[in-house]
Amino acid sequence: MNTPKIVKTRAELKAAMAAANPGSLGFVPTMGALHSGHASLFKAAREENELVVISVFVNELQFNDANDYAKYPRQLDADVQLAAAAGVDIVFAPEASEIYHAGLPLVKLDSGALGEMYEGASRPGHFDGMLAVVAKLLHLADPRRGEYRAYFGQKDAQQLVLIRRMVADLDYPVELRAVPIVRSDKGLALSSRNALLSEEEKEAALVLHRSIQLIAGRAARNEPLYIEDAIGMYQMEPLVELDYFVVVNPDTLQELAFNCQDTPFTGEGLVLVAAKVGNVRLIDNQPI
Ligand SMILES: Nc1ncnc2c1ncn2[C@@H]1O[C@H](COP(=O)(O)OP(=O)(O)OP(=O)(O)O)[C@@H](O)[C@H]1O
Ligand SMILES: CC(C)(CO)[C@@H](O)C(=O)[O-]
Ligand code: BAL
Repeated sequence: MNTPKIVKTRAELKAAMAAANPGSLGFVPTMGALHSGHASLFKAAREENELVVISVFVNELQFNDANDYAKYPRQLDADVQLAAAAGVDIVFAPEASEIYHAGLPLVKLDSGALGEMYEGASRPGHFDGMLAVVAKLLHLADPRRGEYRAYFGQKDAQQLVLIRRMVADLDYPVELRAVPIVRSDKGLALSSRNALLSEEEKEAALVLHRSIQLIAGRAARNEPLYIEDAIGMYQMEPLVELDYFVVVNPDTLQELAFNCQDTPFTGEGLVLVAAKVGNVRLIDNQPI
């Protein structure tokens, strides 16, 4: 197993990149507390690139809830071990002062109407803060302007759509790769915040996947979706508070008319769900 180089500053990262001088770079930004979902991103990057760089940075700017930020799991030593096993070459683990070296950004990225829907409605400012750090990290990770790919999980579907728009709108010289959701044996989408759930809450959280599966099954059979049946499943789970359950266009995330109608499902869609389990907000989705 290789031992990744851990770099903490921009200068160290730049020097490590210059020393490696790779023909191709795969970059995976994360907030740490790594699990097998992250590992699948690292492995995808490993397969396609000479050098794999990841970042571990809990970006305060994308948290609208101070408690969520304070409680976010942090475990750099374990993260480095997981990164090593997945073949990562460089772990960039900066302090906030290293990222926001000139203070908090005065010039901001605006995630627009898309950033105010779904996750953005429940976490005001989240997507602007997320774009701010992804924009910076994409620059910092690759000072060379060579063959460059960045990897994101399909689990954060709205995030991925916004990053695609930013990369297209601002002409970032990077190819984006989307990696499918990795789940537990029982179907729970892996997430760093799952570590904050009790065993009972983890069982209750399985309703997210179950409810999506109900709708995905109907979609596969071209039946009417009757989304209210999926929403009804949440009433049986006192530990789970549903935020939204919608079927949307996978590219624009606009709600599809199938949501409340008797029409048989045809075409393509994306089921998006978010719910609070205890104090922990979870999201999940599935293309249909
Ligand atoms: N289960 C998963 N399958 C595939 N990709 C994932 C999974 N979990 C996270 N990712 C991806 O890993 C990258 C880093 O995510 P992040 O560090 O926020 O972890 P996370 O598990 O999503 O944590 P949380 O949802 O609690 O913030 C993102 O691109 C995210 O979509
Ligand atoms: C992309 C990201 C690393 C930016 O902080 C974060 O939003 C995440 O982990 O999904
Ligand atoms: N994985 C998305 C990052 C966040 O929840 O802030």
